[in-house]
Amino acid sequence: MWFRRDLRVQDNAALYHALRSCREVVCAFVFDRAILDALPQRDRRVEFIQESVLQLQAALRGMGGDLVVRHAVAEEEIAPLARQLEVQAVFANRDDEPAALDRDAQVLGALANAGVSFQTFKDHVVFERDEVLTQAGGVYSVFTPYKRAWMAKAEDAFYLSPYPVERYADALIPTPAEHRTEVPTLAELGFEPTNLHELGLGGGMAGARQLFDEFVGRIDRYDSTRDFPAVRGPSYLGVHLRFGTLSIREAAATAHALAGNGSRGAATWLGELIWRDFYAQVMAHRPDLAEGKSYKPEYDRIRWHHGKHADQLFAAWCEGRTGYPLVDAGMRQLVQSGYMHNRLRMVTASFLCKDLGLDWRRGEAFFAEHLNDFEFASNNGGWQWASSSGCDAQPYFRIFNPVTQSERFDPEGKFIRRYVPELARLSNKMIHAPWLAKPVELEAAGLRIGHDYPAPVVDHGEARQQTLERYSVARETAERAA
Ligand SMILES: Cc1cc2nc3c(=O)[nH]c(=O)nc-3n(C[C@H](O)[C@H](O)[C@H](O)COP(=O)(O)OP(=O)(O)OC[C@H]3O[C@@H](n4cnc5c(N)ncnc54)[C@H](O)[C@@H]3O)c2cc1C
Repeated sequence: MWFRRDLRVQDNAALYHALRSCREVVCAFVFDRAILDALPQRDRRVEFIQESVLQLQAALRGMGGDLVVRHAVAEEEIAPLARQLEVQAVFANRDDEPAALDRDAQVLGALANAGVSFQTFKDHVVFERDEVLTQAGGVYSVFTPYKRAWMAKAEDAFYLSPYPVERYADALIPTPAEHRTEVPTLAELGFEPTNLHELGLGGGMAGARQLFDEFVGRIDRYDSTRDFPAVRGPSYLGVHLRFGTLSIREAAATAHALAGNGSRGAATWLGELIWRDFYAQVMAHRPDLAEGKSYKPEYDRIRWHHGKHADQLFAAWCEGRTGYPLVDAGMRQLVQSGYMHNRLRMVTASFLCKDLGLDWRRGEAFFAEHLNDFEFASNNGGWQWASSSGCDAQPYFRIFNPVTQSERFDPEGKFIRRYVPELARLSNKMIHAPWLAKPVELEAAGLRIGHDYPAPVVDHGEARQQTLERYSVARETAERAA
């Protein structure tokens, strides 16, 4: 059993199938150099994974098994390891991200040459690939009918039922002595500790359980609280779903049952989990998205800002110094914690492409580098939604106003004060647009615009006009070409 983005024993599809169909099962995990070597020395995700793998190994040992842990290029490691362990088959859960599919194709070939079969299973989503199609057999590109079809299919209790791994745990065997390994420390992996623990983000199955139980206690309020970044409304479970320390089936089954009992919060949360499946199936059918293509090709004609000034605007966005407090607070939250509230992901993404006129792919890459819960499909889907180039995206003429978003979703400026402390003494009214404050108010707040906090890098009204023109030109050119 080769663990990848499924770092748990409970309700693990591939582990269940391995245990059920094989007399003896050895487990393995590879810290993949092909991924890790490109990362900066401090990366919260690596620390999260290391902690999760430690827990996984302890759990498997507690069940009579073990976990062989290697630090190598997975593509080169799995087939030789399979040969050394003299196994007949390798079991793993599917990973449909394009880079992972390439890796698995290589592994499949190498295993086949060694006479070993490679068996993969769905585990990361509730419904994958072609499981939810339109009546005509097409791929859904609009969320609402997709969700309806998803819900109808989920009526079959099988899809949300857990895999009873424990029932077959007898097949787990300890690693043969010559292959027994301990989990490398962060330092041995070439990484340094981050602020993961200060943030209170516990890794592994234990971290997932604690967070999930805490969230279920407040899930009924999810629909009314989820949009306010200063409120503990969302689940913060994205990172656990990303690395499989929480089962998506368990999350969806819990929400499905509570929604069935009338919880509006649970119904809304289930809808978000369905968005995750939706984007995953979009990605599975459009691998070209991973090459940077727009979902709607006409949007690839947009002429984004380039050059020195554009680079300066991009740096201001990344560093949270655009002069728009809610945007800056969101960007600082991302860099300081690896998390960004969903509302702010939408606001900051919209600001990048529709206020700064910068290519959404720059923002997508920045998020990919910093988000603990980075998922290619959801990140790409979110960015293409914001830039209007995606499926079921925000219409191009809908442009978030960063000030009114701030007034609406952080009315008392609580979230802004947490991440942009230089504005803390401004009144609740002025904190959303400090450049409009009277000199006397600024003085009372101890604030000099352009000195303690930047003036807005762009004027929203002007930027809005330019964006409408930029998008119309691209659309017209595409229409003429058609
Ligand atoms: C520009 C942009 C980029 C994004 N990048 C990512 C990403 O890399 N990884 C990621 O998991 N989500 C991404 N999202 C979606 C969403 O913002 C996050 O899933 C959510 O904020 C994670 O926090 P949470 O776990 O507290 O979410 P909750 O609100 O508690 O939602 C529960 C779970 O549902 C799923 N989910 C929620 N909203 C969405 C959505 N719109 N699309 C897909 N899945 C969703 C996630 O798995 C999330 O953990 C992005 C959204 C935007 C607008």
